[in-house]
Amino acid sequence: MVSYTAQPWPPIETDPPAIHEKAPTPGTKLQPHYTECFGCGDEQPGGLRMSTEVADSYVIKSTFDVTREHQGAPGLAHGGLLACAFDEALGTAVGQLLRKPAVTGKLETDFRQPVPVGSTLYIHVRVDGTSGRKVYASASGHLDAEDGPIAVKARALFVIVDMEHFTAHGDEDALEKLRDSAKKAAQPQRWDINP
Ligand SMILES: CCCCCCCC/C=C\CCCCCCCC(=O)SCCNC(=O)CCNC(=O)[C@H](O)C(C)(C)COP(=O)(O)OP(=O)(O)OC[C@H]1O[C@@H](n2cnc3c(N)ncnc32)[C@H](O)[C@@H]1OP(=O)(O)O
Repeated sequence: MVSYTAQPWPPIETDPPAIHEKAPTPGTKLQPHYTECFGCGDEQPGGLRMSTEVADSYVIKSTFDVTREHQGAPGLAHGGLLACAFDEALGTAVGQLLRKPAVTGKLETDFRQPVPVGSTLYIHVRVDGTSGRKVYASASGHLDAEDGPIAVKARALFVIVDMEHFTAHGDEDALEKLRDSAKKAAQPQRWDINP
């Protein structure tokens, strides 16, 4: 039988996350980490265009406005797109607070309430702990208000990678575009790449 409380979280013993000394401070509104990102980019037609800021105690707060383009059932958000929004918010929290490139290894979602078109999901993310290259983070999505009912919960494992992950598997032109925009950005992207 499937249970809401299948496992303790994090599932293994972890160290407290080491917030990087150059991590954006509480109150900072974050720029897209890459303009063509499907989750946060402002040059990605049809992207989710999520916006994110750092809150107190280094909780990351992202918002996702649900539109007709995001439907699964008539008038309701598609679960896969909601998972995408959580992947983005969780990954942003890990990348921005630890200042290390990381990729999603595992993402788990609990859909508790339907999310209607026209609503806004307020996603609060906490980085829970680390163990070597493994980073555990969790999130809750509140419907239509910061303290609205929780419609979706998610937990994820991210794995810290070196830059070769992107250079070996990614697109060199796109990486060059990312480097260019990072140079011009108001929030320069500095990554620690030796985990
Ligand atoms: C100029 C460039 C700048 C870039 C900067 C980026 C930072 C951006 C900052 C902020 C914004 C971010 C916003 C984005 C959000 C969206 C993120 C995504 O959607 S990422 C795309 C989807 N994910 C993938 O494509 C991963 C594909 N998988 C892999 O590449 C590999 O499997 C990888 C890296 C995850 C692990 O491979 P291995 O060979 O490096 O390492 P192994 O030894 O296999 O795993 C390490 C540890 O993790 C555990 N592990 C790995 N995957 C696991 C899993 N699925 N479940 C449980 N454990 C797992 C393993 O058991 C191992 O644990 P033990 O150290 O032995 O204790």
